[in-house]
Amino acid sequence: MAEKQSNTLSINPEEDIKNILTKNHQLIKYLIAGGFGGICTTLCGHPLDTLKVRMQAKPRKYASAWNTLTNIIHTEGPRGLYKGVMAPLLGVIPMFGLSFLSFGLGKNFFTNSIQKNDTELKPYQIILAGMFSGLVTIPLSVPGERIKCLLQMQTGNMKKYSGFVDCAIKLYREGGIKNFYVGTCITILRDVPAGGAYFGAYDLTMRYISYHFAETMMWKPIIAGGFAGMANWIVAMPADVLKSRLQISSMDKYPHGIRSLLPIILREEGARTLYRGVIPIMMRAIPANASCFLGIEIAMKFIELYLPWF
Ligand SMILES: CC(=O)O[C@H](CC(=O)[O-])C[N+](C)(C)C
Repeated sequence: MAEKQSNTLSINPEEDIKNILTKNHQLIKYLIAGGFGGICTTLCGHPLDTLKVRMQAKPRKYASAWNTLTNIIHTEGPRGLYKGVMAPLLGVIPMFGLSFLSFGLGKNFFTNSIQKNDTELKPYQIILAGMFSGLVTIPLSVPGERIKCLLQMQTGNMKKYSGFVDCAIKLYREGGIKNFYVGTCITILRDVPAGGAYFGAYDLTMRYISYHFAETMMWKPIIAGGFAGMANWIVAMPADVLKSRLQISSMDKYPHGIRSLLPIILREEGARTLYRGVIPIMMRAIPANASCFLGIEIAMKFIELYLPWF
């Protein structure tokens, strides 16, 4: 993540070509390592994501994180916690790959020609690059989240969807492509600021740890990844609650999206609902993103050692 990259424009064309190739190789590394980081995130974080979605969507039935966990294990067995995991697992590779790739692109975009490497970037440039990444991933994240939320909410024997593909087919039959994009605005409101917080928190924590401790510490990405996850969700939570409610509903339930849903939530449940599920979210976000960034740093090192042509 904190690799050196050259952004200077030289008067030597050969050096310019070398710089462009270095940057492109760096982006490919981000793509591959980001995909691997996404797999680590999902395997580590999905059970707690299931708790979160249930608590957000059915607050009366699932009153606390512990109550939700024991309820799922008693009625559905431990596998219930991995319900809907295929959708995020299939989606997470391109999704996180694209997220980290577009973060790399955003850094190039928001960097001026004098800055030569990541450590010279100002925090606001990292935050802008993170926000850019949050926007670029929207076309992939909205349908993935829609399917994931619908599958996670299925309980009992009468299941409408047998799995990821079945859910996608039924959504398409019921409402066409538009049906996959229920909750697009609220996902933008969630992911753009959250992307800035996520990458900003990672970078600042890494800088702080690198400044105060030895350079080679393996636990650096674990700590910084945990902080990134927390920052992401502190910013994302209110929008995430609205997103979950919209995405488990049929297309016509909230015809004006957030504008239809938000007043109902505030009137019937109060503003506190917008931070419902914060405990399982944080319990998931810290280990999931710690493992994500550890996976990314390992993948980066692996690529450098064994695939040197990248
Ligand atoms: C919504 C989401 O997937 O957030 C990611 C962190 C997490 O806890 O899964 C961050 N990011 C989308 C930037 C990879």
